[in-house]
Amino acid sequence: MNLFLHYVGLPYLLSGIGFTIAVTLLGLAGGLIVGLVLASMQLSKVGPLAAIARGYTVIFRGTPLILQLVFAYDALPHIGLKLSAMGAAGLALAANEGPFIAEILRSGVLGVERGQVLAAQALGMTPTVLLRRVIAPQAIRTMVPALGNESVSALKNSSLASVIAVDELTLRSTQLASSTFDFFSIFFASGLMYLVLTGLIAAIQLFAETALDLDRSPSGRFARLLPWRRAALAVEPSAASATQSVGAPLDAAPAPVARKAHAERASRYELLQKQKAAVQVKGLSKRYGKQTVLDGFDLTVRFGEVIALLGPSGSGKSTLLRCINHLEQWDAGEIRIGGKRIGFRVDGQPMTQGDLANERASAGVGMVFQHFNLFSHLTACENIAGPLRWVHGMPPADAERRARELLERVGLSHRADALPRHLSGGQQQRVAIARALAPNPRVLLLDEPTSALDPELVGEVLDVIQRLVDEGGLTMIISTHQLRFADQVADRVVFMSGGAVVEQGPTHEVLTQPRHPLTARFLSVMGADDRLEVAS
Ligand SMILES: Nc1ncnc2c1ncn2[C@@H]1O[C@H](COP(=O)(O)OP(=O)(O)OP(=O)(O)O)[C@@H](O)[C@H]1O
Repeated sequence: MNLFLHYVGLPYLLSGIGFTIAVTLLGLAGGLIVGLVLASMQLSKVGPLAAIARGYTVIFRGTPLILQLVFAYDALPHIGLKLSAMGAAGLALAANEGPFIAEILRSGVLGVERGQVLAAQALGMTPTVLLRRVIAPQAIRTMVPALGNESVSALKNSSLASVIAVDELTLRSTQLASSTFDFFSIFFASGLMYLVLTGLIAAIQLFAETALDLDRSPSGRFARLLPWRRAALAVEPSAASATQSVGAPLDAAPAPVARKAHAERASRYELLQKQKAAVQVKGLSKRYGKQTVLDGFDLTVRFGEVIALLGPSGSGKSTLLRCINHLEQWDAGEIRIGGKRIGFRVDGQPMTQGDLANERASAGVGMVFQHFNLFSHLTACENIAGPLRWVHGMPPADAERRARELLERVGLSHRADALPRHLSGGQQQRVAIARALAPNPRVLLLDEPTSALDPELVGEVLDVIQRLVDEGGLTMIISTHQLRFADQVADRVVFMSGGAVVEQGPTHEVLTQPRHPLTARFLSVMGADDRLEVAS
């Protein structure tokens, strides 16, 4: 025991720890750089880059570290690269750690829901903003345990540097043991030192996990250093609501909106047809592999018009809406928003992703998704205020005021600081609607906004949409299976089948007296007769 305590405090061994830490840090820092490069190459859509990264991964993950160390120390001098033992150890460890860290980074990035990426793009985020504000914060949180694990593994692997004479803890223990023959006490002491070091890594990991835990209060100095954390809110809710007149909360008093008389709606329909075109889709064709999803699709939507897009599952409704917002490339045809061809430069060439994002932000098209696609690391308020700041450059206090104003409009001011996972589906969709409305879009695309909801939650979302329709002024294209709702809110029904418009016309007329057999069959399957008041 005395000998063990003697070795634990022996400066010769203790200073070996310094070399162990130095090799580990070199390996991890270098590995992080190599990993970032490899992960970016694999995530890029450039085939040769991904193939090179995969080749590197196969080689460096598939050969023992000890061989890589010997190679770095003994073989590189033959090509004129002479490194110190420490340099060679750091290089070999970095080269070896790189592929493992790349896989951790890749799994973190790929783990972020695709829907959130789509929502961020629809909000006009550039790839850089998307990476910094949506992907990185969520990926980093999920990567911490795996990175902690990798750090422990790198620390233990650093002991192999002893084979190229790096004066680290294992080499010193071996040297000491071969001169004293007191193997047990020395290796027990050095084992304890490794345990303390790995324990330290575990403590750092625990601290990072706690600091990034979204369910904890965002207060504290460390939290403030993280730009992606839920920010402590700058303006008190009462102050915000006191300074703004926001109209009646939507679900505080869900007054039923009276259905307009059919005659009145018919004259509104006529009037709308004289308005300028808000959205023009001409000859749009879109294929996924061999499947043609949109087949020469034509549609003109007038300013202020509300369109209900109906059609059987798989008829291409969601694809059409994604194309209108240029979230999807198409094969032929043209889409214009407010007369402007979005996504193409003046010379007709497609824009870069960054330019396209900026154009999306300025085109005034908002989008609401079937699965809400809220950013899961941000509160309801931040989901709305964040994009206003990052995309539209709105000052934080104004963005937050606007977010709270919109949350009040959708009846959710009391849930402003809740994370999406603490909200019901209906509440999440109402936040998503508020988020889409925040930059004051002229056109709002709603992709089956209620189909992912439990039946008892559908009403609250439809109420919000109906209120928006009643307020007027917004051009809306709503893909929906809710026939009664479509009948109440839409000026025109567009019935799609096989990627083309089969029938369109004034809503009540199409829903109650369909002319095309496909429309009639669809309406019959959907139980339209039971749900709608038959035209007199
Ligand atoms: N990313 C994709 N890759 C391959 N096929 C796709 C993709 N997205 C959609 N599709 C296919 O395109 C067709 C149309 O899909 P879309 O989601 O647009 O239809 P939809 O009318 O909105 O259906 P639903 O009412 O069920 O949502 C479907 O057959 C679907 O499988």
